[in-house]
Amino acid sequence: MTAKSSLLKVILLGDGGVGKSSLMNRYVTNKFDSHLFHTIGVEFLNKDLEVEGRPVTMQIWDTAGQERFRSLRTPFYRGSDCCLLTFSVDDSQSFVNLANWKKEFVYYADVKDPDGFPFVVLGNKLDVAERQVTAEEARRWCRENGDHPYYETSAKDATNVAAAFEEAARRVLAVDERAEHLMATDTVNLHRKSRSGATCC
Ligand SMILES: Nc1nc2c(ncn2[C@@H]2O[C@H](COP(=O)(O)OP(=O)(O)OP(=O)(O)O)[C@@H](O)[C@H]2O)c(=O)[nH]1
Repeated sequence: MTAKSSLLKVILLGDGGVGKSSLMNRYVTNKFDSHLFHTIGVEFLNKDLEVEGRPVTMQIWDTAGQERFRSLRTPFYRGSDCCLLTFSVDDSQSFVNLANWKKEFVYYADVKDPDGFPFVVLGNKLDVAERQVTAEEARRWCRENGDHPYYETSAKDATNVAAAFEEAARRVLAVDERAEHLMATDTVNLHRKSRSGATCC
């Protein structure tokens, strides 16, 4: 008998043109197109993978980064298990805007505990010669804004793309396990209280 696959919803956010669609296409189809059109609204693709021996279906949602499409993308944030905050290492404004993307996600996804939510940060276009954001600056931002994992990727030459998505899946499963552990602990505590009668009447 095969184990049931968990469905994880992972959403890509970031400025228009940073490479969100290219990252999704590289990961799911292993292809790169240098003439992609801007996304309008949202699109998604599924990818089956295994995380620490568990079968997982990752539903990857690619959103439109351009401001004019805000109202078309935000209704799709709810229910996300992980958010990939994406910028391009050759575009400092896209890095500065990470804070706004995080805020927009937390608001529209109605995240109750932003500190416990799994965000992963991706600095894409690692292959370009002229960087505007250093790895150190990006790591510092991640450290100071919730200790998010940071991956430098290139959708063009496939550097670190699978590693970044796999980290997203691992983070989601780790949060699930913590929640299951807390539920189990609560059950034990309640049981103990009622048996001792310490909290009764
Ligand atoms: N050199 C380089 N170019 C890339 C990379 N990833 C994407 N691009 C190019 O950057 C441009 C924008 O890529 P998209 O994937 O459409 O960007 P997006 O973030 O989905 O853009 P929106 O749909 O407007 O939000 C395209 O011309 C891609 O070919 C990369 O890793 N390296």
